Amino acid sequence: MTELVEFARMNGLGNKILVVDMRGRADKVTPQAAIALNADPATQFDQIMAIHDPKAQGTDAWIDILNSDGTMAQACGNGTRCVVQALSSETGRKTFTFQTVAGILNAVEHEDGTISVDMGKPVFEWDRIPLAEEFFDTSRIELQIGPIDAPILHSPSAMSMGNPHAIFWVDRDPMSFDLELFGPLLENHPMFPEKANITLAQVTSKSSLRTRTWERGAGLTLACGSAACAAAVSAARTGRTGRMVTIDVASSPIRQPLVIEWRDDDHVVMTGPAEWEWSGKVDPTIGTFIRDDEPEANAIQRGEPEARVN
Ligand SMILES: N[C@@H](CCC[C@H](N)C(=O)O)C(=O)O
Repeated sequence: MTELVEFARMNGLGNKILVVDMRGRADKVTPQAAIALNADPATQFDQIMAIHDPKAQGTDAWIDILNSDGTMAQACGNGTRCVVQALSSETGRKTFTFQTVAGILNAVEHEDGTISVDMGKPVFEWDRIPLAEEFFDTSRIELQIGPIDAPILHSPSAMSMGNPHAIFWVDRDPMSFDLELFGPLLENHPMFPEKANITLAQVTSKSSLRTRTWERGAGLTLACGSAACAAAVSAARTGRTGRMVTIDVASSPIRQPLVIEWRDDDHVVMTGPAEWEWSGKVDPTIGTFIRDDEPEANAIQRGEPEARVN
């Protein structure tokens, strides 16, 4: 039986995150465990942030990111804030440097509890987003859905924030669109060979946007941090806003904006909250778990005799 590891159920502006502590061991959270955890309403999540021992000097941890369908993601802004809060509570430290498949991320927890993550530099080249077709200008690509002469969504801005994003500009509340219907079609559109996160963004002023996202590998989520960064950068890139914006994430139950700054050095810094909900222990191979605040009997009732702490 695999030894159980500590995990925390957290959220970043409502984005459902499981932070799993894989430090000190060589194995990984498996796609099978992710799918099993997502199937249980108590642990249903958008991303798992698996904290591993650091691989590079000067970094505090390597982080693997899994979507709820078991696939890997290269970036997760809301989840990164959750990792910072978890490690800050554990160590008392306020600044961290992480490594992911997409590169190095620096992060800091502020006095007021909000957390800033330097999400790195945006990528605009069509073959690095990646797109299936060559576009000289990816700030407005040819893609539409709906009737050919009256498209419902069209001409998105495409970019990578480590992970692929398409931002569709809308002139009314993103909540009024049927994103459950269009999201999967666009996520899996042949234009995106590695699929894409699909965001609807409404410009509400020269310094604010309202967004809603269909996430690659996770579907309709309450919030998506890398999408907020992509929307902010795309808005500035196309002259819709300045380089510092607040993002009202329309679908989030937490009415606190994300603040995104696309700095002059090209780095994108996202600031927002993270919230701990409960903790437990999980088998990273098959996904059985026990909450710290429940008797072991409950886990066994769920049919999880393996849910024993070694
Ligand atoms: N919720 C995340 C983004 C998660 C990754 C995405 N689904 C992908 O596959 O790229 C965030 O807060 O950035």
